[in-house]
Amino acid sequence: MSDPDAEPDGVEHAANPDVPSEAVLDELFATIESRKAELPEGSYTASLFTHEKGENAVLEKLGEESTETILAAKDDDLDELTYEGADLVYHLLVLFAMKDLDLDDLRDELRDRF
Ligand SMILES: N=c1c2ncn([C@@H]3O[C@H](COP(=O)(O)OP(=O)(O)OP(=O)(O)O)[C@@H](O)[C@H]3O)c2ncn1[C@@H]1O[C@H](COP(=O)(O)O)[C@@H](O)[C@H]1O
Repeated sequence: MSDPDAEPDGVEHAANPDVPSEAVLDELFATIESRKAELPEGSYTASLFTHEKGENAVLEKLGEESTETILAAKDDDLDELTYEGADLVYHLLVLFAMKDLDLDDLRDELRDRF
């Protein structure tokens, strides 16, 4: 999604060919931050920020997606591994936004390990 302020449809999200691959994570994180600020109706991301379980909602999803990622790897199902890995990264970024961390924190930590 190129416009973080675009109305969520809550169901489908068309792929946006205007976003270069190297900008995908930044674009996704900007969308997550926008959902956190605006809390629009119909947004799955917004629902994680307002969930009655609090942060446990996204923590539970991270647990589920981690398990699904591991099972896909054990099955050598590369399409499923890619799909579940994307779910895992998305929920990790929601957790980062929830904790007021951002992609630069992640990049800095990874770069410090070079
Ligand atoms: N990248 C994602 C993304 N990845 C996963 N999900 C949601 O995370 C949930 C995962 O739950 P489940 O694992 O139960 O669902 P599932 O993957 O269908 O089922 P499984 O086979 O994995 O069990 C689903 O509701 C997915 O829609 C995401 N929801 C949103 N985004 C991004 O966030 C943007 C804003 O979305 P909204 O907040 O909904 O407007 C979207 O345009 C996307 O770019």
